[in-house]
Amino acid sequence: MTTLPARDLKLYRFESPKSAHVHELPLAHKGAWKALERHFRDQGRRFDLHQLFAGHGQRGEIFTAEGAGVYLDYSKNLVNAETMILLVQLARECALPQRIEAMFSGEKINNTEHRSVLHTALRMPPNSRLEVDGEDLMPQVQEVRRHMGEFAEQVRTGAWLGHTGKPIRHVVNIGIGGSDLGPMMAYEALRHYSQREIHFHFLSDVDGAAFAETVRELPADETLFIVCSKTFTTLETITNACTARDWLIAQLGEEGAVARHFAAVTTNIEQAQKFGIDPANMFGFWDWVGGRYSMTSAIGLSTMIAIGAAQFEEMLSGFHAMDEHFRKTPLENNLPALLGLLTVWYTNFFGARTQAVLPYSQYLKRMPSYLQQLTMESNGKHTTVDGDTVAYQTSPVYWGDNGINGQHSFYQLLHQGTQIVPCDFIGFCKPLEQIGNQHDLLMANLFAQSEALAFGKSAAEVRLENTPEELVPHRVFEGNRPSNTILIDRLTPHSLGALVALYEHSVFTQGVIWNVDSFDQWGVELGKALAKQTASQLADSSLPLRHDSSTNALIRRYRGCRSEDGSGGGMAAAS
Ligand SMILES: O=P(O)(O)OC[C@H]1O[C@H](O)[C@H](O)[C@@H](O)[C@@H]1O
Repeated sequence: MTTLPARDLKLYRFESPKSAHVHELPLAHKGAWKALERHFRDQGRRFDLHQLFAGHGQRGEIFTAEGAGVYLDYSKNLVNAETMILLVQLARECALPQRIEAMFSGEKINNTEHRSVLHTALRMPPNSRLEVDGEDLMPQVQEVRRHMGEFAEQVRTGAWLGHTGKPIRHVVNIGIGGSDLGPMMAYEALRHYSQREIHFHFLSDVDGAAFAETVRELPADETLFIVCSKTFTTLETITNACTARDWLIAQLGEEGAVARHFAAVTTNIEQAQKFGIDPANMFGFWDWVGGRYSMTSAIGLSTMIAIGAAQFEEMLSGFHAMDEHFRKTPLENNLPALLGLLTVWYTNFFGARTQAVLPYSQYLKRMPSYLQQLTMESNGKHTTVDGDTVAYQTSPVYWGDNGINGQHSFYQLLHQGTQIVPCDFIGFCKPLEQIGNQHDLLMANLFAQSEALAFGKSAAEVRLENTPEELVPHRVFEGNRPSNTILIDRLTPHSLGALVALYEHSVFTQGVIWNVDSFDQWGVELGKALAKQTASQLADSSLPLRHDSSTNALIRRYRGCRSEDGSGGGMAAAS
């Protein structure tokens, strides 16, 4: 990163934080924040990528960072050297380095749940130690990993036999949220490396159609269900698991079949045992692993069955490489910190409300859904860790899709719409499938899109193409639309791990700046509680309705429809 002359830095007064736990001052009162406000007002809001590039011949090489096999080009952002210095200074004033250390060393930084946040421990190499409260956590981590490896190997080699003596050909992961999105994304991403004789299915929705469609063609005696639930109380997962158990028993004619066809991954061993899962097929994890940060825990069992223990270890080593980069690299060159700070810059100064993630890889098609939970469940908060209402925007809406498909649908808005949408382009230099020049075509599109967004096409250029005058305004591209490009050698288990950890720590960086607890999710509770109450009212139409007039009318209408088709349980009369 380029440096700002020391004399310019004297214009700003910065405070050093005394504590790693709390913001000493509200965000808006911090020196770097105020400096950023001035900087935005005086320069930032008028930044022009044409001029920024013209003013610095090497910008495309200098505004870059590299680590853990990931190359980040952030030169096509609306920033100059001063912006980056101020953002990094803001991170220091918000105690980011201390907060990073607090997380890695197991301090209870998830303060609303009084928990440590140690998903990084799950990726530590064998033989490492991590003492928290006087206990080395690594032996238990290693033991679960060993058990997973043993089980996965048996299933992969066909040594694990189902109730009728047949090997497993279908694995159904039953889980939702973090117990679904991580394993599903990883399976899709690493399909190239997967055991093709086994087919993987992901069942999350409580809609009966999801279950019916999943099992429609499954041979029960060759199917393994992995029930993934951190709490083992999640309504959707437990409902689907019960339905799957009933289906299996009906298909195979014996309750004893459950032991050979069900495994569980949970922190709630007691509940899983009550459900009837054989303790030998249970894989534990710990309350210091958040659901959306759990794909490297036993929640990754389906991933391990798909790619094998050795490649799973490679994925962990990719995560670990990015963890180490985040922990040890100065913020100026620290990929997750830079990515997170750029999001803060657009969210809080340019007023961006969304952030697009655009992978140019068929294998990464589930990455945007995965990142939606990771980012928005972590930082979609309106209360600071101290319980105050925030006075600034927090997480933008993350969204996205396979980039090349997006070009033929929503990119119109990215190029000519009326709002700023910072984009992350993700691409790989080497293809996994070498078919003609298709990979070059794919990547040419990625490079072309970020260039077009940044530099656009002026009216003069449009006219040079003999465009009829009335069409000129329609064919102008304003440009000046910011993006990052994340370029990686090849999609491998290792690079996938590094990429996911990059986003995990970018989210952490944002949470530290916004001073929110990125590891709780109280915002999902109210809907769950209301649904429970409403479910009883749908099951028993004699129960009185005490909702608002809209909800009451909707429920009455629903009860009416259900009693008409005779399918409603207890739908005798609408109350
Ligand atoms: O793994 P489970 O305990 O079943 O939780 C599954 C998911 O549901 C919850 O409602 C949370 O919003 C998610 O963070 C969690 O990943």
